[in-house]
Amino acid sequence: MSNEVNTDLLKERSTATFDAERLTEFIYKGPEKVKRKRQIQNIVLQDKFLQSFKPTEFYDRDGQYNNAVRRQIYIMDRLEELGFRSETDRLNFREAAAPVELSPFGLHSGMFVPTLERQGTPEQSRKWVPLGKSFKMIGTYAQTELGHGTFIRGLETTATFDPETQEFILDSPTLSSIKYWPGNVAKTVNHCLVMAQLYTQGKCHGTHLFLVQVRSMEDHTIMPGLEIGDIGPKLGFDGVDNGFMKFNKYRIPRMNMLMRYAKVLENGDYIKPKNAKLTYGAMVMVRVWIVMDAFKALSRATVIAVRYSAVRRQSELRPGGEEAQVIDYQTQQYKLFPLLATSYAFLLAAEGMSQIYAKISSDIERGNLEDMPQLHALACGLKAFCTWVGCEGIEVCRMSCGGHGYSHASGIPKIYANIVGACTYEGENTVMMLQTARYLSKSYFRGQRGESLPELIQYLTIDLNVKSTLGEDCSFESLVAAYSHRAARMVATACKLQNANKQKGMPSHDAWNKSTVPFIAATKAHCHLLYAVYGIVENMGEFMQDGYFNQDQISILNRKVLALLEDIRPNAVALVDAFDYPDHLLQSCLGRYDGQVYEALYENSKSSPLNNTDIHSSYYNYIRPMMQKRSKSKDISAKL
Ligand SMILES: CCCCC/C=C\C/C=C\C/C=C\C/C=C\CCCC(=O)SCCNC(=O)CCNC(=O)[C@H](O)C(C)(C)COP(=O)(O)OP(=O)(O)OC[C@H]1O[C@@H](n2cnc3c(N)ncnc32)[C@H](O)[C@@H]1OP(=O)(O)O
Ligand SMILES: Cc1cc2nc3c(=O)[nH]c(=O)nc-3n(C[C@H](O)[C@H](O)[C@H](O)COP(=O)(O)OP(=O)(O)OC[C@H]3O[C@@H](n4cnc5c(N)ncnc54)[C@H](O)[C@@H]3O)c2cc1C
Repeated sequence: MSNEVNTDLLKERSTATFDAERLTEFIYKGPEKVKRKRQIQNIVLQDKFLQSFKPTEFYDRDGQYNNAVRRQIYIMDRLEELGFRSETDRLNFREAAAPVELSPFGLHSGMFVPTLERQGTPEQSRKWVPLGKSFKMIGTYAQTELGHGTFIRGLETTATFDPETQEFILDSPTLSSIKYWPGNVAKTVNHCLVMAQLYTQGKCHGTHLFLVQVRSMEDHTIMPGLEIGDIGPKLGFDGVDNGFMKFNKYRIPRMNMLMRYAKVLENGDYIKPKNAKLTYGAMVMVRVWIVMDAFKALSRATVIAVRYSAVRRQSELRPGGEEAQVIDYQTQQYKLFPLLATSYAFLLAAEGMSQIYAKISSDIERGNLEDMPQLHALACGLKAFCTWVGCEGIEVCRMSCGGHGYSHASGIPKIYANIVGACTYEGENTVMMLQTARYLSKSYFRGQRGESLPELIQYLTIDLNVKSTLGEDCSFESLVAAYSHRAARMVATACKLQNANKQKGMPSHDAWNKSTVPFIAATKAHCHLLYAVYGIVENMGEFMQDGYFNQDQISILNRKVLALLEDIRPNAVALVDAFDYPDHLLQSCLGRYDGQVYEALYENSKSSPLNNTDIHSSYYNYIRPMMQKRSKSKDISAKL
C-alpha cells in the first residue's frame, strides 16, 4: 500500500472552514481525553495478537465464537496488566480491540453484574457482585422464551417456593416456556438471572428474577435438571452464543431470588415491592445504552460513506469535464448530509438520556419512584426512534457506496447486521413506541384537565390555532415551534380518535388498539424534536395538514434545505474526521483515512479463501464431470 493520502481527500481537509480537531475535543470532552483515547487506541494497534484476527466473515460459526472468546479473554487480561481503572479507558480499549465483534461476555458485564448490584439485597450484592466482577462467576440475563418476549407477564417459566427445603423449584412446563434467545446461555456462562413466575402458598405473584447456576464451576458440565444449547446462526451477533434452556424441576436456594424490592420469607409469605415494574430496571438501563449504540453505528457508517463519496469519481458533472467526486452530486449530498447531522444529534441525545437516567435511577434507588414512568417513556421512545432511524440511515450509507458498499470490505454490512438486532432486543420497537404513546395519551388528557405536565411534554398543551411565524432565516425558535405544533397536533388527533372510539361504546382496550397507528406516527413526531429543516421537508404532509405553514414558508424551507447542503459540502469530510475513528476501528476499505480505497479493496480481495487455489476442488468434483458428460451427449444444445 502506498503511504500517500488521496489528493481529493487532502483537498477536502485543507478547504474545510473549521478545525476538525476542536470538534473532536468537543465530542470527547477536552484535549486531554482525546489524547488519552488515542494513546489507548495505539496500544491496540501495536498489539500483534489483537491485529492477528481476520474479519469474522472469514470464519465459520464455530471459529467466530471461538475467536470471540479468545479475543475477549485476552482483552480482560490486558486490561488487568495495563491497570486501566476508568470506565472510559476500559471502553476505549475494548472498542479498539474488538471493533466489530460483539462479546460473549457482553451480557455478563452489561446486564448480569449490574442487575445483581441493583436488584439484590445489600447482602446478596456483597456476596455475588465481587464474584461476577472477577469473572469467578460468569452470567447472563435469561428472560425471553420461545412463546413470549414482549409480553413479560405472559412468561411461563415457574419458580415455586418449597418451604420444606427452603428452595425454589424452577420448571419449564410447556414447549413455549423454554428460554430462547438469551445471549451467551449456550456455551459461555455458568450462571443466569432467570425471569420466572413466582408461586408461593399456591398463589402466583408475577415475574421475579432468580440467580441460577446452570453449569458446574469445576468442569463446565450442564447441571442435571437442565437442557441447554445454541439456537443457531443469526443475521449478525456472530460471536454471541444465543441459547435455549429448559428447566426440569430444578431446585435453587430461597436466597437466590433477588430480594431488594420483593421478598419471599422462610414461611413462604410474600412481601410486595413498592412498584412491580422495579424488576424491569435492567431493561430500562440497557435501552438507555442502546441510544449510544445507535449513535456509534450510524456515525461509523456515515464516516465510511462520506469519505468514500469524496474519493469516488463517477460520470461527468460538467459535459466534457473530468469525472466528478460523487459527493458533488446534490442527490448524494441529500442522502448523506442529513445522516451526518443525525449522527451528531444522536450523540447529544444519548448523552442527555444518560444524564436523565443517572438522575432518575438514583432517585429510584433512594425510594422516590415519582419519575419512573417518565424515564420509562423516554427510554422506550428514544431507543426505538434512534435504532429505527439509525438502521435506515446505515442502509442508505451502504447504498450510497454503490456496489462496493455491498461487500463486507466496506465494513457497513456488519455494522448494520449487529445494530439492526437492537430494533428487536430489549423491547421490540413498535411495542416500545406504544409504551411512549400511552404516556403521551395519559399526559394529553391530564393536560386537558388543566394538570401540570413535566417540562419535556408541556408542549402538548400549546394552542393549536397559532400558525407558524417562520421567516427567511428559519430561526431556531420557529423550527422548535413547528415540531412542537406538529407533535402536539398528532398526539391530539390520536387521542381524539381514542376518545371517539370509546364514545362509540368500544371497551377501552379496543379504543386504544384501534388508534395505535396514528399513535405510532404521533410518537415518532414527538421523538423527532431532535431535527430541524430536513425533518420538516421530509415530513411536509404532517406539518401542513392543518395549514400551519403557508405556501411561502414551504418554499423557504425547500430552498433552505438545498442551501444547507451547499454549506455542509466543504466541511463534510472534516465533520466526519472529527469523530476521530481510526482505520482499525472502522475496518473498512472504503472509509480509510488516506482514501486509498482501490488498493485496499484489491488487497483485501486476495485474502478471500476462494483464492487459495487457482482451480477450486468443485471443478474436479462437479464442473468437469458435468462438462465431460455433456460433451459425450449427442444433442448438447437441447440440454442447455
Ligand atoms: C446490552 C448490553 C450492553 C452491554 C454493554 C457492554 C458491552 C457490550 C458488548 C456486547 C453486548 C452483546 C449483546 C447485548 C445485546 C442484546 C441484549 C438483549 C437483552 C434482551 O433482550 S433482554 C429481554 C428484553 N425484553 C424486553 O424488553 C421485553 C419488552 N416488554 C416489556 O418491557 C413489557 O412487558 C412492556 C413494556 C411491553 C409492558 O407491557 P404491559 O404494559 O403489558 O405491562 P403491564 O401492563 O404490566 O404495565 C403496566 C404499566 O407499567 C408500565 N411499565 C412497564 N414497564 C415499565 C418500566 N420498565 N418502568 C416503568 N413503567 C413501566 C407500563 O407502561 C404500564 O403503564 P400504564 O399502566 O401507565 O400504561
Ligand atoms: C440479537 C438478539 C439478542 C437477544 N438477546 C436476549 C437476551 O440476552 N436475553 C433475553 O431474555 N432475550 C433476548 N432477546 C430476545 C428479545 O428481547 C425479544 O425477541 C424481544 O423482546 C421481542 O420479543 P418477541 O420476540 O416476543 O417479539 P414479538 O412480541 O412476538 O413481536 C412480533 C410482532 O408482534 C408485534 N407485537 C407484539 N406485541 C404487540 C403489542 N402489544 N402491540 C402491538 N404489536 C405487538 C411486534 O411489534 C412485532 O411486529 C434477543 C433477541 C435478539 C434478536
